[in-house]
Amino acid sequence: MKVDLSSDFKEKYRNLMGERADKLFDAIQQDSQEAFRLNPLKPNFKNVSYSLDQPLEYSNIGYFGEINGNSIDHLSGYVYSQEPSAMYVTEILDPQENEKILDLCAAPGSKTTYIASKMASKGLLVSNEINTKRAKVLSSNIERMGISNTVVTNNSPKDFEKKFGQFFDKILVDAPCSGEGMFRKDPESVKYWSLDYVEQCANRQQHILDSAYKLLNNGGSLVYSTCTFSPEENEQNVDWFLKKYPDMHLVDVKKYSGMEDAKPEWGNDNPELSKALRMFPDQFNGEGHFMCKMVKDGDVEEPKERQISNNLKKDDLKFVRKFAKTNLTSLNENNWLRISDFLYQAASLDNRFKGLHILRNGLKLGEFKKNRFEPDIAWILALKPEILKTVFELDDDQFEKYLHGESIILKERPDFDNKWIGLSYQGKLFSWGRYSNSQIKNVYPKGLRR
Ligand SMILES: C[S@@+](CC[C@H](N)C(=O)[O-])C[C@H]1O[C@@H](n2cnc3c(N)ncnc32)[C@H](O)[C@@H]1O
Repeated sequence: MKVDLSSDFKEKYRNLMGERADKLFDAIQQDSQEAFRLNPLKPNFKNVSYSLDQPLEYSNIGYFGEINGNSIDHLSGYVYSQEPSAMYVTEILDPQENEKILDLCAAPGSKTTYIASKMASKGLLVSNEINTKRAKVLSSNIERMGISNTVVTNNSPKDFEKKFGQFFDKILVDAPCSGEGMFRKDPESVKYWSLDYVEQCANRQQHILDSAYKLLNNGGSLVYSTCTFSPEENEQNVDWFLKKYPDMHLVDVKKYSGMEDAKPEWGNDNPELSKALRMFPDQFNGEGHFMCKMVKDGDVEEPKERQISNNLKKDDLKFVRKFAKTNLTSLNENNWLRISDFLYQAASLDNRFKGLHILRNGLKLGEFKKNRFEPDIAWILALKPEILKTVFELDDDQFEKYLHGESIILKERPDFDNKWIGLSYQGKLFSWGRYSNSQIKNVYPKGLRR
């Protein structure tokens, strides 16, 4: 589909870039570049049906190629579709195990799920999204990828300021922007573009950056990124931020083939801006992006955790242990938290979260029903197969049927009567099944059925 660039857009970039602007406009008319990531949180994570022959230069889990959303690799969280430029944002954030990381604008979750996979389920990741509908998509992507150390919130960045203060070691602001770098991936988005819209976006980004500054611990780092070309939202905002907060400094980020220094001449001639990075699709094999990393002066002060109660009821432990005795080989009882009728293995029991709108706190283990406990899909997607007493491998026909919501009738009666069993296809766990009387009853959530 042809991208219908406006005359204002063309004039603006001809003034800024001279002859190169036409190369950029040509690149915007080409197909967008597809890529995907593997998920090291899964067992045998390289065992996927997609070709790994075209690795990205700057990510050891990123590859060129297109993902089918109905494939088992996608449904079981073994792969995540993400265009190549966006992957580098997480690489420069450089998440480490046991850090406290905040992703302030996280939906639909492509960078957050990458961050979580680098943290290897250790430490705390807070993935926030202001838009409720998008926050739900974020939460389901986190579930699919088997992530257990994330609190998903649906708040404005400002809501965090008083509760947390300087708390986080690393913050990502992947800001809402005018989206010029994504025009060819989403040609409809051109309709929203105007010179005024760019100004509005730049203004909103400054508010988000103000919050991020207040939430960043001394010695911490902040990555700011957009998927747009406009100087107002990129170099000029970073220059504004560095002047407002003199204890913040840009650091150099490594530039791989096709990546370019950002442009000081687009940001009040601040020479530091060349440390930031730009990707233009006429030079780089991916969509348009801007990104930079800034660090805060000062010595790290470790914030003290103030714990909330786990809200467990008298018989909760008994019901879950009973479930575990028949169906699991072991049970991790750490950090349990009851919210309403649901049991979570909490990513955080810190009372700073009180009053925030939390969609998910860590791993949703299941639900307390009358005198029993039923496990949740989130748990199976995060479980290692050896924790299950029974894993049943479906054949092609059974897999299709199960995805449609049908139960599976077995010809032979196996010896795993009356149990919650793990269902796998092509060796990948993707759902619970409830076995009884030679049938595997369908418990695949209705919203996931195909
Ligand atoms: C570029 S997208 C984030 C993409 C995401 N980081 C990813 O990799 O999947 C920006 C997000 O910011 C959210 N947003 C919009 N206005 C916002 C605001 N005032 N404060 C914080 N986030 C906002 C949007 O809803 C959107 O989901």
